Amino acid sequence: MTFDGTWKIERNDNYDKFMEKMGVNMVKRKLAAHDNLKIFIQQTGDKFHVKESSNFRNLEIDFTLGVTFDYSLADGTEVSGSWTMEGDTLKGTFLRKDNGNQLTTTRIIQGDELIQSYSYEGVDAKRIFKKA
Ligand SMILES: CCCCCCCCCCCCCC(=O)O
Repeated sequence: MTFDGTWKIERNDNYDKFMEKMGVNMVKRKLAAHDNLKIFIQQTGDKFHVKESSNFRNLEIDFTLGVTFDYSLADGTEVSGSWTMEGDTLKGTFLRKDNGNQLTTTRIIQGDELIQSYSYEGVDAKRIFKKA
């Protein structure tokens, strides 16, 4: 389906400021800016299988649209939330387990790019991927 395939990080927009707002320290932010993130996405109906690989870790996760699941960010921050599909946009709403703050994220396809947007406490960022 639309999001299916392997997506390799191409560039970031305001990601450092976003991570800073998330409380990620400078050393980790510098490493995360060049994490070589690759995301493999396979959608079957309302179910998604996602494989994530980066300089930090490799993991696989399954989720169903509208169903809450737990997820650990690469810096160890634990969140809980779900993805929904609105039109052609995947919308994620997650709550941090440590402070209850909300992190929202979207995925859209624009041309040959997958654009993942993030928003946390008023700071927005984007990570832009191209097909690997
Ligand atoms: C400090 C780093 C912030 C990165 C924010 C990532 C937000 C991801 C939200 C949940 C992703 C669930 C799994 C997935 O679909 O890939």
